[in-house]
Amino acid sequence: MPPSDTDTTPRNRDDDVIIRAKDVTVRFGSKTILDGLSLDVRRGEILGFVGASGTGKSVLLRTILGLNAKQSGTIEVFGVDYERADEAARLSVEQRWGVLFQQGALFSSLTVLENIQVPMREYLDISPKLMDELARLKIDLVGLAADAADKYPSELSGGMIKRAALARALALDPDIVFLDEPTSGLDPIGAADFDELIMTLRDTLGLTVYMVTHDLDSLFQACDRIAVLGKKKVLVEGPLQTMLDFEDDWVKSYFHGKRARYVVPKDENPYFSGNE
Ligand SMILES: Nc1ncnc2c1ncn2[C@@H]1O[C@H](COP(=O)(O)OP(=O)(O)OP(=O)(O)O)[C@@H](O)[C@H]1O
Repeated sequence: MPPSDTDTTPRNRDDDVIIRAKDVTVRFGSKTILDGLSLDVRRGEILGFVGASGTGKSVLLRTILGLNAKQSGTIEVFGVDYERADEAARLSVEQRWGVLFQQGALFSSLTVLENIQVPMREYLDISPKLMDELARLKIDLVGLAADAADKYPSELSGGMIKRAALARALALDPDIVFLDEPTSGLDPIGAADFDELIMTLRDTLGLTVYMVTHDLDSLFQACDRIAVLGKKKVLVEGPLQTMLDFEDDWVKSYFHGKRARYVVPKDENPYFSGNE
């Protein structure tokens, strides 16, 4: 679909594409999870990736990160086919992405500062003093108070843990971060604050964000584009309006359903009775 005048996301030129998945098929035994899936992620966008539970969102994320094998298809990240790349090319790709997994975000025996330094120790050859300074900058970047540096995860609230985990994902100044349900477990205000933070990072750092989410507020407020996983492939991708217009039972019930009633414009939501 050609970009419309109201589409403010980057144009789909090849050099704007950070991740290109083509015809990806992933099977576990006889069970096919992804079947010929294709998806582009563009530089500087927040892409929301949705789909019913158990459809393969995490499998795709893990496949992009090289943690799951695929049976066919290609995935290029920064133009590199990670699966086929040599060690040096892989290392350079790994330094350009950051990941915030849904579970096990932080090491409980390390302070926030030490957690953020884990990827630095693995990939950078810099002095402890510089590492401390860089980690404190990340703490500030994600909106945590300076004294969070010496706290352990058990001393932090859920929202602070997400921010600390994001700080760790940003440790190497990546071009893209992968977030697996970043607002799950947060109260609505904490979730909205986190969305704000992501948008600020996109705007100030030019960060690209790939966000697996079930959070309708995030999809409506923070995402530049949305991709829906269904029938083992990307069923539809595009800005919010494309989702609202798309003819498919699951997509319709998701984006126009009762839970969407507060975020979909009233005249586009059948659940508004007119008295609300
Ligand atoms: N390593 C694996 N071996 C076998 N089956 C797997 C493996 N990883 C995932 N699966 C299966 O793949 C399917 C998709 O799982 P996945 O975790 O990607 O779903 P999801 O869309 O992320 O779900 P949710 O929204 O609930 O997190 C599930 O049926 C799951 O059991």
